Amino acid sequence: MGAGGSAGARGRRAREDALELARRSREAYELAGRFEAAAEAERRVAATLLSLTALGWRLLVDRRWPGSRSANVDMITVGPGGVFVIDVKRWRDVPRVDDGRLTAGAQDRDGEVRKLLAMTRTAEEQVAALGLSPVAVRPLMVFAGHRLDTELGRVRLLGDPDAVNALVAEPKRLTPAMVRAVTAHLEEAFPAYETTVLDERPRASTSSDTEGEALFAVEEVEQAAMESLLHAPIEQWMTFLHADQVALARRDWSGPARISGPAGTGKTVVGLHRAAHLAARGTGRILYVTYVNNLPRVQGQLFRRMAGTFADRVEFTSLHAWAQAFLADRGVHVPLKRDRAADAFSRAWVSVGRDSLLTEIDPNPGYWEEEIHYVIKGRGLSSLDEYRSVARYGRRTALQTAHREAAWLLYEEYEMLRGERGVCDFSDVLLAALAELSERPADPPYAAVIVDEIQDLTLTGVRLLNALAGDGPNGLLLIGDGQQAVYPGGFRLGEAGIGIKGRGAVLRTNYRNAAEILQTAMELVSDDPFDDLDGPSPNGRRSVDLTYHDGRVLRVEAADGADHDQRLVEAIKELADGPGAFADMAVLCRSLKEIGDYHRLLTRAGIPVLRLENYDGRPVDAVKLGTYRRAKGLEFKYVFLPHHDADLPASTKEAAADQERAELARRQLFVAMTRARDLLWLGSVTGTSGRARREDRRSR
Ligand SMILES: Nc1ncnc2c1ncn2[C@@H]1O[C@H](COP(=O)(O)OP(=O)(O)OP(=O)(O)O)[C@@H](O)[C@H]1O
Repeated sequence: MGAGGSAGARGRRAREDALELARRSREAYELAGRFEAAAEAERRVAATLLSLTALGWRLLVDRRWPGSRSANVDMITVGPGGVFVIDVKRWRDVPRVDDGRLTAGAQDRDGEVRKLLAMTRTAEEQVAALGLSPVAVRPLMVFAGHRLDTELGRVRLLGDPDAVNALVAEPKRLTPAMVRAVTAHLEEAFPAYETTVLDERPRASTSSDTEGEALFAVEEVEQAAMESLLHAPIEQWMTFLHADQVALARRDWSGPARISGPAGTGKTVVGLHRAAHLAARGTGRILYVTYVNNLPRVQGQLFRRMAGTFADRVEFTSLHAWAQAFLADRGVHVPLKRDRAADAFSRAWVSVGRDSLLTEIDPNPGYWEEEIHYVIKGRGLSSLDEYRSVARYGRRTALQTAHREAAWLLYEEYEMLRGERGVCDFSDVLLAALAELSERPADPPYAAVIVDEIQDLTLTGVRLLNALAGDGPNGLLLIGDGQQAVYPGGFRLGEAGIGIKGRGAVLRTNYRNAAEILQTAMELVSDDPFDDLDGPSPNGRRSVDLTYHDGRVLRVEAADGADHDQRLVEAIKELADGPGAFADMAVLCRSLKEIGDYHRLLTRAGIPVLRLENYDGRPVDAVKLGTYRRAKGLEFKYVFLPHHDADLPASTKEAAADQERAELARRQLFVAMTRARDLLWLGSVTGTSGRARREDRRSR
């Protein structure tokens, strides 16, 4: 249930708010009259905004603009909906927004927009020290005597009768304590003029020339109050960040930059705020890219709630979806057919792989398919000579020259069979997009490219994004964590021609996981080395600060599969203690086959299920179900991992390829575990059937 309770209660509350505002508006009008030199227009606007004090808003009037000798800021209002820097306009001509320009009576008024934006930036800088993100600070022009509600970039343009409705309708961002703290800070930063005395204590109302004339329509305000109550509450991180996070989101970088840090340390949060900051500063488009397909939908949804004003300026997409759309736009036909490409690989394996020396290293064709996609094509290698000497970052199994030659033969066979079928794989899409982009740059270019989960990209993918963003100031931001790599790629940024010297930042405070959950997850990978774009890390032990909150790890050791599944269903039902309770749960599995099994199991048990591929971040009262890989970047209050240990090897004395596979399996499990905020349910089968199942898996 959203803020505000039932529909009836919300309606009552909206009505009460509207009536209280109307009552206050009379007093406010009197009060605003004492504002020196108050022209009627300013008085009405001040009165309108002052009445909002009834709903927890504060108003600063006629303040000095720090850094300027004589300029003033008409008003700043701070309330549950955020901070608004206000310029009041008394224009006879009707203000118009046409083609991104503000005009009145055929006169260009863009200079005034620029000035208001500059004042807003000053306010942003001031409150950044408190951790308030720029997304909560907005420029607002109020036009006395006109009716208007529109936007010009990030500037909101409102007629004075529309101002109250618009502010009341804003989703709730700041608590009363935050409103007090931010107001106190701004009062100091934007000092009052000596001559301005505005006592905010309401006085008993006296007769006035506006007797009987309402400053706004009660019904409209009631409607606006209702709108605000219907918005999903704005989460704290969408408005307030740690001061280090705000600094990163606002930093000026002279070239490509990188943000890293262990799981749950707010990397994506900074990336989203950075996108909003860049959108506020410029007019160009911003591309926010990840590797996983459904994550862009979730991130786009979060961004719309956080900084809706810029939603149409930031494109959220997966790398492959972007590359396919780009090629289609350029008229380049790349027939992506995964199944037919996979079939070509199977045949290539049968003809030149399965009886070759590759099986000495790993008899599993999957290993070699990955070698082709992540190493050979993933790095855009074009000759055996290159492949002979290339460093295979991210792959721990050493290959002798003879093995490399055999792998290259397999690659050539695969390419021939794929070509015969006239189909392409994912790597071809990226290679074609890179070639196309090298011929002709993107038009219009992106002002900035932000890449999340960079550790999962191949070198070709990163080269593509670098070509798209260029190496100009604030152009390319790479966000990621090598410890969470769930694909066997690997590269150094230098290989992609990207230099980030002096432009790297590491986040260290985990905001997501309860301590016990994070500890359990960290223990799993603490001995595993990992590769982190600018160099290897000898083990997985990392220093992380915790923001302690309650939570637990629940280990369930079942006698057999049926017992295990029954206990899973019971645990889910036990936690589902009210409407909407399923929305915060996720069951994450190791394979698509397991997903099918658990979909059936949960549905039969009467538990609503939503597959992660259909999830866009909006609350749905259903348990989310997906693979570990699909859960990347997401988080849930309760996470259930059935048969979580079935892929983990019992012994550490394994061949190199097995060790590599085991490390990857641990990293994937680590990612799944760190999706849990409050409860991590770890299911395993310890009876003979469980062991048999594990052994069976290992022998495959
Ligand atoms: N300043 C903050 N205050 C409160 N909560 C925060 C803050 N920053 C981040 N969070 C919370 O931490 C969670 C994790 O953040 P985020 O998803 O950005 O981390 P991440 O480093 O990208 O994680 P991962 O690498 O595991 O995907 C967010 O969903 C948010 O709830």
